[in-house]
Amino acid sequence: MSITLVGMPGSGKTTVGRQLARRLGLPFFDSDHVIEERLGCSIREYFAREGEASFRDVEQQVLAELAQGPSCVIATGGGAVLREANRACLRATGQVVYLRSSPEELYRRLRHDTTRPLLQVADPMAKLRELYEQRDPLYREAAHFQVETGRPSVPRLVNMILMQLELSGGLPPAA
Ligand SMILES: Nc1ncnc2c1ncn2[C@@H]1O[C@H](COP(=O)(O)OP(=O)(O)O)[C@@H](O)[C@H]1O
Ligand SMILES: O=C(O)C1=C[C@@H](OP(=O)(O)O)[C@@H](O)[C@H](O)C1
Ligand SMILES: [Mg+2]
Repeated sequence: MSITLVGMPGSGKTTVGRQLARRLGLPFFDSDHVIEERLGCSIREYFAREGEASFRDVEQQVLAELAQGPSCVIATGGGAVLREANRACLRATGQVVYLRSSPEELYRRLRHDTTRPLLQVADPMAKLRELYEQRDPLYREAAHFQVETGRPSVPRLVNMILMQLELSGGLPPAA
């Protein structure tokens, strides 16, 4: 039984996921970090060298491995929901939480960030809007519930998620 965070780049999956895992006393895995360790290079470098489709294959493999492993908190990459196989596998093995953020909020957080290859374009705001339109329905489909990330601090978001997990009976036995 795992808890998986999905959402747009910059929605806080890595930051919130790490603190959520600490509060639950569970191991934390960020699929992007697992991928980088496996590939021996940054995701940005891999995108540039091998392309997005190849990255998605590695991502699918890593997500399947994490979902099948012992109870943990998983922060996914923003595009994890693009493949139906990922949505199904993450939903089947635990609770999936959608961290929803507006494109404007994401832009404020990421405008100086150079590590996200899909946003290294002339107009990152337009790209965020496009990605949001495409993905918001997929995040909703993948998730058991969603949390609005606009205002709350990270500790407050963790509390909100813990409350929702308790309500849905989705807290792992170890917690
Ligand atoms: N709830 C929040 N409020 C304010 N800033 C946040 C919040 N969650 C994340 N951040 C900041 O936004 C940036 C992106 O967060 P990150 O966890 O890397 O997102 P993701 O893994 O979803 O791409 C980081 O600088 C992080 O500190
Ligand atoms: O949105 C995406 O398609 C991606 C988001 C990234 O993760 P974050 O959501 O943590 O930025 C990372 O997996 C890769 O750059 C692709
Ligand atoms: Mg992340």
